[in-house]
Amino acid sequence: MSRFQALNVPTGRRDFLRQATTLAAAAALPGGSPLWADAANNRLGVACIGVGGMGTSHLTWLAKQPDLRVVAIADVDKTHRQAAGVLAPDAKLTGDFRTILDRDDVDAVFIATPDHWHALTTIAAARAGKHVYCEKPLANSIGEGRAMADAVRAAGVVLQTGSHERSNPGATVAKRLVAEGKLGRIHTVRIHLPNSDQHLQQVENFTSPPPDSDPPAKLDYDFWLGHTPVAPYNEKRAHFWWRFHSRYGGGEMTDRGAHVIDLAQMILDRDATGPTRIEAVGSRQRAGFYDAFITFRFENRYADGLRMIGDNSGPRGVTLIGEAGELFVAIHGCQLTAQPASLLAGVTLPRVDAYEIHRRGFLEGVRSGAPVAAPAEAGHRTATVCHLNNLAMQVGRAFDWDPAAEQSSDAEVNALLTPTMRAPWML
Ligand SMILES: NC(=O)C1=CN([C@@H]2O[C@H](COP(=O)(O)OP(=O)(O)OC[C@H]3O[C@@H](n4cnc5c(N)ncnc54)[C@H](OP(=O)(O)O)[C@@H]3O)[C@@H](O)[C@H]2O)C=CC1
Ligand SMILES: O=C1CO[C@H](CO)[C@@H](O)[C@@H]1O
Repeated sequence: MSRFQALNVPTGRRDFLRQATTLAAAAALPGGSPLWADAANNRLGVACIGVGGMGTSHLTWLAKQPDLRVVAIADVDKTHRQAAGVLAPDAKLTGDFRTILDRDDVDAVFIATPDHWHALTTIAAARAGKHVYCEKPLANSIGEGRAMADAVRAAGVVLQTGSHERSNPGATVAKRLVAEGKLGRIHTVRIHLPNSDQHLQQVENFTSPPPDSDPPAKLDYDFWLGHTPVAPYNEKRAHFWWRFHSRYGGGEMTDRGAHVIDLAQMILDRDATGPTRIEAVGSRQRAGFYDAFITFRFENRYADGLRMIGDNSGPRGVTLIGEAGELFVAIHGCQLTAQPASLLAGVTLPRVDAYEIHRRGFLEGVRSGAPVAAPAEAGHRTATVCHLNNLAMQVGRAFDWDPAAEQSSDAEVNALLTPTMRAPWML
């Protein structure tokens, strides 16, 4: 069976699953009876797709939760699959995520593949009626993000983007202070994405890549490449380092931009929209092996005049600058600093595990239909800002952007919004 065929769940089953999903949300209301697979034991059936670094973190947590069962795990890398199987011994292990989506005991999937796989896995899962927790950045391109948000809406499933910083109390407090007008009118937001971390320094100062080689026998490398062009295997192209190759990720702009820009979008109520003017300049790594932008400076303007200015200065986080004060929200953890400090009088932030709150928020959304912190549209809009800045650097000029039509004034940019996919994969 071709991969394309397998991605299309027959319409009849899709309709049934969509109805079932909608009913599940309704039936989970007080007095109703839920419709998830293991309803008798009140346990959700969960599957993990991609169990490398972040996927293992999700799985470790999921495997300890009494109200769910990890029933399946998909990873193209047998080494990772096997290690994951130790954490969830009852889970069925597979190299092909599509076989998970056929299973009736899977209610929800946690996707933590490299970014170039987020769209195809999410869309296939949504069409199969599965709820989706998908890691940030939601999509690896603007076109993929739009297709994901549309597929999730059409299927009536819940999607939580893995922008867990939103689930920190500091983010909620920042949003409240802004909404109450404590900072006055916010005219500027500064995005700080320093490149001082060890892995970023390694990328920046890389001189000679290891030679290409045959892929390890335990890795289905063609599946790993998925819809992207055929490229020789190199250990610094896959396994974590993919985020600095533009076919698979977007560099720090999308990697941690998807946290910091996300906080700005959330706090300033931009979850359904984006900037209208994009300017960005940057430089790539000297040796040329990694093609993501390493240093950058950008300025985005929103329709109401708000300026979002970003660069590699630290510490990592977002500064909201208003006529009556400034508020800095640091990631990771959303600690707050204000000028004047009195803006934070009476504010105490509890220590929390934001990952846990974010995952729980998703599971609650599945069970009760309650809104999640980072729904598909919000995840897509944040990723869009990141991608627009990368695109401005790529084409080497500023352009206008229409956030409603999701089109640019620049024809070259429009041509780059969605990647051409290698057959048989397609959106
Ligand atoms: N919210 C957060 O704080 C964090 C989020 N992330 C996000 O999580 C995602 C994963 O990142 P990270 O864990 O660092 O990456 P890794 O490369 O460590 O893990 C990705 C895993 O997915 C596997 N994989 C690749 N393609 C497929 C496929 N089609 N189906 C199933 N498995 C596949 C990889 O195999 P192989 O190992 O052979 O490449 C690997 O096991 C990214 O989107 C990243 O942005 C990451 C870190 C923290
Ligand atoms: O927050 C995070 C920690 O660092 C990782 C590697 O850059 C990111 O992918 C992740 O989002």
